[in-house]
Amino acid sequence: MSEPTITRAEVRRCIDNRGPGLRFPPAVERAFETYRRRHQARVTLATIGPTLLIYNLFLIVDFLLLPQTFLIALVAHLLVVTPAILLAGWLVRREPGLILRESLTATIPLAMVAQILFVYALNSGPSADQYQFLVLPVLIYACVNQRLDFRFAAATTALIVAAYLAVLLPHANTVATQLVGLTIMPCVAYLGIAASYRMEWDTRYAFLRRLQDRLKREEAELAARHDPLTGLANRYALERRIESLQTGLHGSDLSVAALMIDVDHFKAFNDHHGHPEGDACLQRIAGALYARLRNDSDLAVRIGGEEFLVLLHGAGLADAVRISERIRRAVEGFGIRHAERHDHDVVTVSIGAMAGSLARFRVDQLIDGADSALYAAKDAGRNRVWPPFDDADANAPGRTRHAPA
Ligand SMILES: Nc1nc2c(ncn2[C@@H]2O[C@H](COP(=O)(O)OP(=O)(O)OP(=O)(O)O)[C@@H](O)[C@H]2O)c(=O)[nH]1
Repeated sequence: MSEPTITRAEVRRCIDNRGPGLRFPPAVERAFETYRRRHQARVTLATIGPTLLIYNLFLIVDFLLLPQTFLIALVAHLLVVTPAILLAGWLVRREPGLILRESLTATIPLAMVAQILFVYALNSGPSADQYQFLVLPVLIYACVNQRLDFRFAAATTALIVAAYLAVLLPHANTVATQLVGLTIMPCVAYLGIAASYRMEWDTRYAFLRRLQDRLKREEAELAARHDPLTGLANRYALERRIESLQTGLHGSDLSVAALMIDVDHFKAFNDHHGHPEGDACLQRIAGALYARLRNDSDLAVRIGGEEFLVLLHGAGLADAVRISERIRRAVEGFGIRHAERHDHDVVTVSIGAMAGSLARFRVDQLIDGADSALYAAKDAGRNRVWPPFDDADANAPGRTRHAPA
């Protein structure tokens, strides 16, 4: 399942408005659940060994207090409850959804309590009345160690208390035992639930803080890699991409195309129409470039000023020229008026293309080639792609071509 998209402002609001309530707004709650699903599986895995060890050490209590039912307790421990705990742990490890996961996790203390009350019900006398107190550590384990969702911790506690009282009250040997049970159990239940609530609140708060830090880091990274005016990648991102292509795919058959794009007579446009109009024009051109990217491997970069670069994976020269031509036509088709031009009355771009396999070229060579081709396009009269489509097509089988000097 993909992680839900959350903004930093949403998280900030959750932190600022944090009251005693536990639940977040739906999108943040889903993100929390995604985090908790993994976390809970880890907690269960980490605690299942010690849990089984401590629980089975309870057999010493059986042996000392209720030797007459020790064999029954042994069978219940080793053949019923232990396998049930292992099964629940194995299922939780598979990271099921909230309800199944929490129910399975809650099964562990519930199975233990069922075993303790079952053995208690088989016995009578003062030793049995001491034995039933084993339910108390199990209750604390359910509320504290298991890190159950608070609602499930509360429900599990209610079930344990109800089962405990249902067995204790008719079965206890003395009124004193009944009264002690009636007093201690609700107190321990309250302490357990309060601890569970506090821990869940803290866990959720820590989650919000971590999420906020992560979103901050991601935003900073995004800002470091993107040009703020057009939203395209910047030079820094380009250098990272060149590095990764050079190290990851160097020598491979992958053909990479570089398109160098420059706005024609942009100084005159700026001078006449003003900088804000110039900015808006650059944004529209950036949009046209972005629209031509086919997947995450392709990259559109604002190199600086009114110059852009597009890197296309798996494209030969014929593809590069075809795509360049589409970009050129799209920009011309915007019909952005350019009052200072004599040759054209709208904004146009010139594009130089170069393509080649990484077995023959380094990426910076392809970019240099596209740059040289751009100069050729400018020299040939602007508002054109270099090499011209026919030339590129003639070279298509080899899918590479050296740019003009
Ligand atoms: N509005 C705006 N203008 C910019 C930005 N960055 C650079 N420019 C302008 O882009 C213009 C580039 O002009 P030149 O490099 O002379 O090129 P040109 O006028 O397009 O001429 P040719 O490329 O030869 O067609 C300059 O006027 C810069 O001020 C920007 O972020 N916004």
